Amino acid sequence: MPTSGNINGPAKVGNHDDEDSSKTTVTAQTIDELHSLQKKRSAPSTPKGAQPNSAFGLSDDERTKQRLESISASLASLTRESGPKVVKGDPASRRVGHVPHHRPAAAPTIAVSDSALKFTHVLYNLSPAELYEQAIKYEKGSFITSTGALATLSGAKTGRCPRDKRVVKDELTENELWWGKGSPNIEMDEHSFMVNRERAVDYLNSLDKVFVNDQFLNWDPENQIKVRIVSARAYHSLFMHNMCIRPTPEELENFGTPDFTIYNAGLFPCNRYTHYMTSSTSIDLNLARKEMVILGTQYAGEMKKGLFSVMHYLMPKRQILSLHSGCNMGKSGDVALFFGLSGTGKTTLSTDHNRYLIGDDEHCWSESGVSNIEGGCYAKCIDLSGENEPDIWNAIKFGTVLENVVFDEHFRVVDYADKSVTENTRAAYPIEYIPNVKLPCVGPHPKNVILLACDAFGVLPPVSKLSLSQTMYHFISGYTALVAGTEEGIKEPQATFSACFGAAFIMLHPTKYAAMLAEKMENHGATGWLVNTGWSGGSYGSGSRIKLSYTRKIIDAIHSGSLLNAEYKKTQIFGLEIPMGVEGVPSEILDPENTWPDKQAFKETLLKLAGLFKNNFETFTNYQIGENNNLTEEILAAGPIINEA
Ligand SMILES: Nc1ncnc2c1ncn2[C@@H]1O[C@H](COP(=O)(O)OP(=O)(O)O)[C@@H](O)[C@H]1O
Ligand SMILES: C=C(OP(=O)(O)O)C(=O)O
Ligand SMILES: [Ca+2]
Ligand SMILES: [Mn+2]
Repeated sequence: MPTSGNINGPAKVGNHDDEDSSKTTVTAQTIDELHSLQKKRSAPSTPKGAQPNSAFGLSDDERTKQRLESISASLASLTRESGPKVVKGDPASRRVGHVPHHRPAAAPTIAVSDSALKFTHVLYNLSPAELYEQAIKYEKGSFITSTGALATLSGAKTGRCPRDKRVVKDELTENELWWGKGSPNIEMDEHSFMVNRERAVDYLNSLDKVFVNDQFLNWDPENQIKVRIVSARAYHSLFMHNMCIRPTPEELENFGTPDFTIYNAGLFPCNRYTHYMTSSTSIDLNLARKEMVILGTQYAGEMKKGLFSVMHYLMPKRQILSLHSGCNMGKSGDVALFFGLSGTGKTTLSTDHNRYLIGDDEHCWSESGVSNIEGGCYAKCIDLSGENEPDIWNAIKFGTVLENVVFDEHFRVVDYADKSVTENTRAAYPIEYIPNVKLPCVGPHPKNVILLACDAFGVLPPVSKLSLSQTMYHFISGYTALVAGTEEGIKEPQATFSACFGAAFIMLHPTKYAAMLAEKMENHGATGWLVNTGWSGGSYGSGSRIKLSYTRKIIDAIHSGSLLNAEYKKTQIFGLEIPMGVEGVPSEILDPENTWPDKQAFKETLLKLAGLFKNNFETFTNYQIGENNNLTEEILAAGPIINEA
């Protein structure tokens, strides 16, 4: 420990026992005074030049005033008085940033409700330490774990609620977005949105304090989006602090008006009498207003995935492909994308000690390459171990939000095997907690596109090399076995098809994204791979999950290029090219048929899965993918072929 640490400020504590006693006693006269010495004022956030005011000619006071006005406008009721009176700082602290409660210069002329008379305190872009204190003081179920993470509970909802997502259908979105069968966009009208918005805003304004985060999305500076998150819990604020890109103090000073705002009133339910509401939970997206409202769920993942939906709308408009994928880069600059539904391994496999992490979940692919949308990772932590996943394990430290985990009550050691609260336990940490992160989180065009499927049937090979049309077929199919927990109500793995490996988040028709992916892969010569991170030796229940160490070896061989030049054979029905050998992986598991004791059962299960693929793809047979029909026909032919014989 350095001895220079001097928490008492000017009241120096001596280093030597024989020192004069006047130097070892504090100069403070009272306990309050002593405590007031503990906290130094933060240094000015932006180094100022000779000019006391910035280039824009705003003083600090003016800037603070503008920011409060902007937040007040964000929180304004649209049916009554204008914005609430917002004040900076914690209502519990008399010292920090508490402006005097002066009377308004003129009495408001429009109808004033009691809510207009109270102040809403705004806790603006607090630091992780400040958010820890808020959470521990005021939010039941918040604790510091033995490694310094903030453990917290998300309440009754421990996963996303896709059935409760609503999107405003107006003249514009009616034609632009994907609606109807298979689409995640369940409609609501503008009026019902406003009813929910008002409910959320009123709830937030009824509180003594709200948290406001102003942050960025997308590491590509030309396509960055400014987001504001208004929430009621320190947990939500810290989660978004970790998950979005954190502005520098300088960027924060010049933040201005956000491009998109989330009102997270998740502690408060929606009103079931409101049109379009089918439960007490509602996650509502209004693209015209650039707003999202959350009622009746505190699961923090709704915020990050809600913003992802917004990016799935905004980016394709700029000819940029938004991707539900992890992404990393080798030492030689080779980039790989990892597509897959929840629980298939995007986070686990993109976090690779031998490669640079670009991001674990949400990316953009533009003319200039790939960029991460987020500033953090959101890892599943069920059965997490330091041996299997050292980088994620070590990222669970001070600043990290640990959702719904169980820990020892005295030592606060987390038991990652405990599913008492949920199977979907999670850790949200800033991306720089991973040691070999690529900062800024951007990279060149991908070389490998890896489609991850966690096949609970156990019939897909651990790895196959795909043609472009096969890649597109499997991308549009988006097959996996949904692993328990990330969505409400799923208790055991179950076959799922989710277009573009993220149907819950896409906003346009899947063929739009597919056509863009095909074009980009072709232009940049990327190779497609299908990797089964699921079962082997039988279906879920009789077989077992493919060892993570084997999957890692397979991924290593893809990255190194050695698998591209391996010897291959073609499987029946799915027509997949499977390698004869992969270094470090027992060859007999590469053909799943070998691992099944009952060959007849294997064949039947394979046919069953092929049938499910065919059924699912029927919806897409009427759509053209891309400019010419050749691609569409090739893709249709790239699926499983079931012979009647
Ligand atoms: N062979 C495997 N490949 C990848 N992940 C595996 C494998 N076996 C078990 N797992 C576990 O499956 C989970 C994958 O989850 P995660 O990487 O968070 O998925 P995603 O980011 O796609 O939602 C992790 O808990 C990981 O430890
Ligand atoms: C947060 C999520 O992401 P994933 O499970 O893909 O990591 C989710 O799907 O809710
Ligand atoms: Ca993940
Ligand atoms: Mn994800």
